[in-house]
Amino acid sequence: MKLEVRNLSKTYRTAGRELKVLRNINFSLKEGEWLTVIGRSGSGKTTLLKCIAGLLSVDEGSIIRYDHWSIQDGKEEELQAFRRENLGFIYQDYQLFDQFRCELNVMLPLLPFEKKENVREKARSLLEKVHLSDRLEHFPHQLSGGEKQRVAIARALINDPKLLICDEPTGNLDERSRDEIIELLLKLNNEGTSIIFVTHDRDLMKLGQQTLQLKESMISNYLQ
Ligand SMILES: Nc1ncnc2c1ncn2[C@@H]1O[C@H](COP(=O)(O)OP(=O)(O)OP(=O)(O)O)[C@@H](O)[C@H]1O
Repeated sequence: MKLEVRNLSKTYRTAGRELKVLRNINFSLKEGEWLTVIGRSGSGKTTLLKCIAGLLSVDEGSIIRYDHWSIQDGKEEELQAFRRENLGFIYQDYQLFDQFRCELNVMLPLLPFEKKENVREKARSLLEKVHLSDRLEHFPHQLSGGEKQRVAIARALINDPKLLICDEPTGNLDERSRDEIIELLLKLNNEGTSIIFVTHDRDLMKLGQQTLQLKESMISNYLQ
């Protein structure tokens, strides 16, 4: 799946203020490529990821196209189906459900849509892939940060995403856990999953075929 982003701009309008966060961002991501996104805190990295996933509206004239489908033209139900079928998300703070065991956390995204036993089987094989077969019954609070992130990766893979969107996935991890996560992501990328990867980590900025640096070009205006 190819992603094309053209003239992507995003302005937040809140409480009588206008904050232009993204200005004319352009890039293309071919199937199986890895794009690393860097930029200072507040430069709009998370905003960019949300726009790409269709979780935020974008300014007029912005184009975000997957193969031949532009997400700005999709209805909400189409967008949800698109995300469910094509995208996976990984966050810095894992975003696991503390009340559920690891296996169930991994199963959750597909549970409403497929047979429970099939989803369980898939969750187990993914937890095996991230080397956590012996943690199926653990709750998130019983895991290390690196282990939590590996559960989160397994969950992000439950729908076989074509694009994995990673928002500082190693930001909370020590060097060893970080390296394990990167190794896992590189393996997925080698197997054909496209990756968009946000990082502050200097050691990781050169990963992938492309690096996009967001500048702090924010213009903040008071609306008339
Ligand atoms: N929903 C919102 N409404 C208004 N302003 C917002 C909203 N979300 C983010 N912002 C502002 O947009 C700017 C960019 O935020 P964003 O979270 O995209 O930055 P970031 O580069 O991901 O930062 P960090 O590296 O700290 O995570 C910030 O100044 C933030 O305050």
